[in-house]
Amino acid sequence: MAQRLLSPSNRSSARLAFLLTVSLSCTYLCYSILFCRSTVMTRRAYEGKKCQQNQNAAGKKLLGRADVCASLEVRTAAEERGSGGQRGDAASSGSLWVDTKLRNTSVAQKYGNKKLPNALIVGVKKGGTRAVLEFIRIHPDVRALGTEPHFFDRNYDRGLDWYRGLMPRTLDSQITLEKTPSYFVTREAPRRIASMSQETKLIVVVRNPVTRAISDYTQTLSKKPDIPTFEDLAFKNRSLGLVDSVLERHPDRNMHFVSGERLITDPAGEMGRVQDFLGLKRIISEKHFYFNRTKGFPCLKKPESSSQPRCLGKSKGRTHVQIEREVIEQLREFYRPFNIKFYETVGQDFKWD
Ligand SMILES: Nc1ncnc2c1ncn2[C@@H]1O[C@H](COP(=O)(O)OS(=O)(=O)O)[C@@H](OP(=O)(O)O)[C@H]1O
Repeated sequence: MAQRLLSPSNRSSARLAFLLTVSLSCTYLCYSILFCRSTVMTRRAYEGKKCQQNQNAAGKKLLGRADVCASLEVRTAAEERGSGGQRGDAASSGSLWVDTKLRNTSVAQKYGNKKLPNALIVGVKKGGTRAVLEFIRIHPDVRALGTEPHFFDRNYDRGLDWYRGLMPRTLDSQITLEKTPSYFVTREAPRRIASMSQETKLIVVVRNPVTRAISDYTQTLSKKPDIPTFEDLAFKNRSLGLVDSVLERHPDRNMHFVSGERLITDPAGEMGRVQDFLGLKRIISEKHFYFNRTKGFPCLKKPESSSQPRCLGKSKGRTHVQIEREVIEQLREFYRPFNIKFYETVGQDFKWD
């Protein structure tokens, strides 16, 4: 009816307008299909978004996607570290390594598995074991148990499943670590550790035995004020701890000695060697430490659990009880032959004399 009312020239104009509208619509549709998805949302971002959505989905569905999401996150973290390296160790600067650590930790907590530890800090008591644990756990590829599980000494009867259950969730690309200094003085520990795995890497933080003994005595005295005098207790240790028997069972390369003294004067240097030993990329460096004058020790600019600088607790770096000079001299003489034997055994001079 409308067509009949239009003049022939108007009718051809209307047809032209209709054709133009259709062709414009088709062009827009094709453009959207071809380009829109790749420009508005890159594949990575798209996958990431899908992961986020799936995290909210029901448990079973989420398990099915877990490996994809986890590997996506780890790949992204690794890429960031890689590109940081090109920018001159920028991986460890600013917020990048903190972001990577936080991301890896949260991904590990969601998608990781509980694994038996790949590495143990086995001693020595008062050597600086807590410092090594707190320093190494800021590495994005390390997951560490904060408390001491005492598995190879007090809790061995509970079995490996119990031990595994204590561990933090860890991704395949990360290593699991725990510290219990008393393993070093537990006769059965080397055999038990070797029977779990010959591959377990052992870290021993060593310290001048005279200072270590005074530190140990200071701590014990703070808990039990009526213990015998230092002199009565100090001259009883006649062994190299478990170094001999551990070395018998563990290949040399699976044991690393950290100098407790250098850990204080050059934490980045000592931690560099720890990272090498654990097969980790050197990420922890000078940039992660500052010297806290009040504490009198190096502290972390950004520890694992926080973005605020933090020093170790009050029980680390305590003022030692006063021991008579003469007793200290006697103790130095007492330890001298053991020190020499120790240097020979491990092939390193810790310069305690
Ligand atoms: N950065 C930093 N901050 C604080 N303290 C540090 C640090 N690095 C090493 N140390 C030394 O660590 C000593 C405590 O050793 P451990 O952690 O092995 O003690 S424990 O066996 O777990 O109780 C502790 O011994 P004391 O000084 O005798 O308290 C410290 O000397």
